[in-house]
Amino acid sequence: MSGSQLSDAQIQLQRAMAHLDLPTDTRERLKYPKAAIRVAIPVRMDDGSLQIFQGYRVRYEDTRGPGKGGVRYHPHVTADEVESLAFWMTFKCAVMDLPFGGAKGGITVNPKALSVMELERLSRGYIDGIADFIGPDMDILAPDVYTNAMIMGWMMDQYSLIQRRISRGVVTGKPIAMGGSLGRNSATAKGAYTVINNVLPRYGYQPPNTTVAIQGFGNAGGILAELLFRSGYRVVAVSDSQGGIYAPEGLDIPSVKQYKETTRGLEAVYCAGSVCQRVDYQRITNAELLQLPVDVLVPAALEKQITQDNAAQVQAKVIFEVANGPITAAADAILAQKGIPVFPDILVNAGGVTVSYFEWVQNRSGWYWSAAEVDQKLQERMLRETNEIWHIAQAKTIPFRTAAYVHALGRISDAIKARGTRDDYQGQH
Ligand SMILES: NC(=O)C1=CN([C@@H]2O[C@H](COP(=O)(O)OP(=O)(O)OC[C@H]3O[C@@H](n4cnc5c(N)ncnc54)[C@H](O)[C@@H]3O)[C@@H](O)[C@H]2O)C=CC1
Ligand SMILES: O=C(O)CCC(=O)C(=O)O
Repeated sequence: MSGSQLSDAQIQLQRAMAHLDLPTDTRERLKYPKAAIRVAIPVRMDDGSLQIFQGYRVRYEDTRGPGKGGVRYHPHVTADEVESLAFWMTFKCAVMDLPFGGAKGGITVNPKALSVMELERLSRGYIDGIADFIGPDMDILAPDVYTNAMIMGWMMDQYSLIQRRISRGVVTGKPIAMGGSLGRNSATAKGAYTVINNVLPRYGYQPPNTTVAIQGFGNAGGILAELLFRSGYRVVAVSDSQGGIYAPEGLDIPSVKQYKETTRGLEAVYCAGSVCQRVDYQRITNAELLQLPVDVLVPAALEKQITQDNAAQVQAKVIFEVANGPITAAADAILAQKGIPVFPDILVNAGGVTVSYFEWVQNRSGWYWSAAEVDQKLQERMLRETNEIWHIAQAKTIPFRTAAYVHALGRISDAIKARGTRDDYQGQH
């Protein structure tokens, strides 16, 4: 892929714009991120040395409401990556009809190399750097790759210290004891599960006969693997950053998870109580996982996994994007030629930000919901927007990704138009 990740992402938008008669104002506003901040974060390391880390926060578009999006800690985080993630958040929030614009943040760091105390100083330092740029009515943070509830708790606490008042609504995905919502931890996976389980029967797939490969075994991919396994799907392959495991007869996902949680290693095991035994399997690379002969492929790790270099080798029958941006624009075209439907990130992984919205609402009202209430509201919204996108795709004979952007663009454009566009001023000076 040549060019930036953001310009590649914008090709997805242009494909949708071709199906809409949009005002020039809307097209122009969506070309560039609205605001971006880059901060150098000084962190006193445990050995007494000082290290400076680069942190970013980008707000792409906020006509529909405050910016919303996660914070990523990863050694490969760049300004371009954060911009494209903020771009996708803009359309994801609109797909789900949440009163938010899109934002994202990140720090270029390998968090696995830091002690817990260093991680806390880094997280608090990040908030010190971006405090004027965020807020419950301006830009609201959340977890993403290699960040979690503990880190969100530090961030909320640091922001509250700076403001000299408790400000729960500035961060979602917090620990429950600090105002987090029940159900946020599993929300991304549950939302994806709802879409997958709703869509697959439309293609004639039923759980016991359906094989699934999942790339990424973290908050999103790991919990989704378990939900699919418990519903009877045959999850035959999973992977983490070190590579994957493949067992054509199916993996016992709760055992694989238990083993990974205790040893950090990904192995095909069957556990009875605390005793785990290896079962037959093949060790595969992440690249091999993407080319397995499975019914369903779920990229749930990072961007740019399926590109023009490997898209032709994909054998899956249906793809659900749980990661943000795992398929490049060129690969999308190849998959479409092969007749492989792709259900896009801005729908499939939107359960996380949807429950983040529920958390923000609960923080602002001070009225906390039961887990069952959160799950039910999440499921209703996921099904409603999945059906809308399905119908747009059928009516216009366009791919599901394009349909999702068409759906989101309608809502964003309405908000932009409501503020007055050039057409309103025609003939007036
Ligand atoms: N956590 C959330 O609420 C949401 C996450 N997402 C997206 O889902 C994806 C995964 O995020 P989380 O599960 O939250 O992160 P996580 O930090 O919980 O897990 C990441 C997983 O990806 C694996 N991984 C890292 N590098 C890899 C590589 N090069 N190849 C294969 N696997 C690799 C890690 O080993 C780990 O299993 C990301 O694209 C994220 O933006 C999207 C919406 C919400
Ligand atoms: O929960 C949120 O606010 C956003 C999660 C996120 O970063 C994402 O959906 O990619």
